[in-house]
Amino acid sequence: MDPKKVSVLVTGGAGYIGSHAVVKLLENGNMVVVIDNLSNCYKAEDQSMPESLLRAQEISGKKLKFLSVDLLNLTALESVFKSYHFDCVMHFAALKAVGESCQRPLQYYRNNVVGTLNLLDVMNKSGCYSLIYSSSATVYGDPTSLPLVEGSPTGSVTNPYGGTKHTTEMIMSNLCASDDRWKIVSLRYFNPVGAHESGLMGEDPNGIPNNLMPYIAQVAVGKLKELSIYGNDYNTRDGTGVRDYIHIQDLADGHVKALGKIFEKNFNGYNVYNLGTGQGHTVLEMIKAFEEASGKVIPYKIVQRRSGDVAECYCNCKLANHELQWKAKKSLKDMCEDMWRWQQMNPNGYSGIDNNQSSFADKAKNVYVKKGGKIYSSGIDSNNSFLEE
Ligand SMILES: NC(=O)c1ccc[n+]([C@@H]2O[C@H](COP(=O)([O-])OP(=O)(O)OC[C@H]3O[C@@H](n4cnc5c(N)ncnc54)[C@H](O)[C@@H]3O)[C@@H](O)[C@H]2O)c1
Ligand SMILES: CC(=O)N[C@H]1[C@@H](OP(=O)(O)OP(=O)(O)OC[C@H]2O[C@@H](n3ccc(=O)[nH]c3=O)[C@H](O)[C@@H]2O)O[C@H](CO)[C@H](O)[C@@H]1O
Repeated sequence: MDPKKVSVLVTGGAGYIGSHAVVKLLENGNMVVVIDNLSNCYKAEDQSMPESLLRAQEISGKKLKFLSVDLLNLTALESVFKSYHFDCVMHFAALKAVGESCQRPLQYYRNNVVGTLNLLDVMNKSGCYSLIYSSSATVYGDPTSLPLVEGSPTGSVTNPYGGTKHTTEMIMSNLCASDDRWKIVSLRYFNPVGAHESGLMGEDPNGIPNNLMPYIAQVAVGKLKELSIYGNDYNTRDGTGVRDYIHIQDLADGHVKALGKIFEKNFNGYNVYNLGTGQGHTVLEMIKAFEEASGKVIPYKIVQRRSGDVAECYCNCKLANHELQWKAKKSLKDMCEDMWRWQQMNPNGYSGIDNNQSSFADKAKNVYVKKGGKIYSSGIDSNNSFLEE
């Protein structure tokens, strides 16, 4: 089957990673249906779909179908599969905040594990056996050796969120072993950052960000006062935590490559790939890179280690390089510049358009569309004015 012709159900497609993958799928020519329960994305009351997806349509010039469905609602999920035929599912929907998962483990296991079980059940009943899954470097727990390869030990996770990702991986692996019609790719993402280069799409965390890069971006734009660095006494080159940051656009490309792989004739069973750059960067290095990209100073203070954090985490992604013909192409500079463009144009995320606080986003939209999808200069100048040629 031609991977460009397959119809794809995208769960959680209104979120950060899913929405960027949706753009790539639409650009690839795929028919896309998105389901999302709107628990972590913005939708204006008078709009037919979340703002991220409206922008995905504008960027790609293609249409998608959106349905407000919760994976925990089995009846609603069944009716989606009765209404549409899917060749493949990309499963992004999950709760993902590590700290919150320690406070609400049952909610995390129910949403991420029961939600996935429901999805697999309904797929089974409707005869759709191909799935691309959003897994995480978190399944490796505290690494015993680096870089992490797909065969490195998993399961000694450091938090319940990691437990949900490891459990769902096990379920999928067991399922593939039980029935050879199933074809599943688990993509273990390292640390996705950055934004679509148009400045129209990016990460829009609810409330105060948990993750490093959105936090830094909000300090740079003046929404937050200073960054707290969680520990500078790790056994790393400058004492701060090391992670493998990967540009969201490279990550989204990895999904299109995985789709191609899953529809190869000889593909079968459960397959896992690390998606990262293979390079680790410390927190202090990330601050410096963002300062260079934005021209802003990021004030910070050192505080205690965050519980559940590991010192270092980066991967060997040669398996994805060889088997998916995929390689991360974008640099740390690209990650920071794209993220800064998104943050400046959308200081209040996707909801800014509601209260007129983000006229940049509307302008950017017009320019981007008018220019046929070409990136428009660097977006914003030092006076916070939109750059027009
Ligand atoms: N962002 C990261 O750092 C990271 C790293 C590794 C893996 N992942 C995984 O990638 C996936 C996507 O992450 P993201 O960063 O885009 O998160 P996100 O919160 O931006 O997107 C997830 C989307 O799923 C939806 N959702 C959640 N539970 C749902 C349910 N029960 N039914 C329907 N929709 C539901 C949310 O409303 C949201 O729009 C998740 O599975 C996450 O665990 C993320
Ligand atoms: C190793 C690991 O499990 N990684 C997972 C974890 O990301 P991480 O916990 O690795 O991502 P993060 O962005 O929260 O933290 C990155 C680095 O920045 C540090 N930091 C972060 C925020 C801050 O305000 N100050 C600060 O110093 C943190 O201690 C770490 O060293 O969760 C993500 C989802 O959310 C993904 O699932 C990742 O795969």
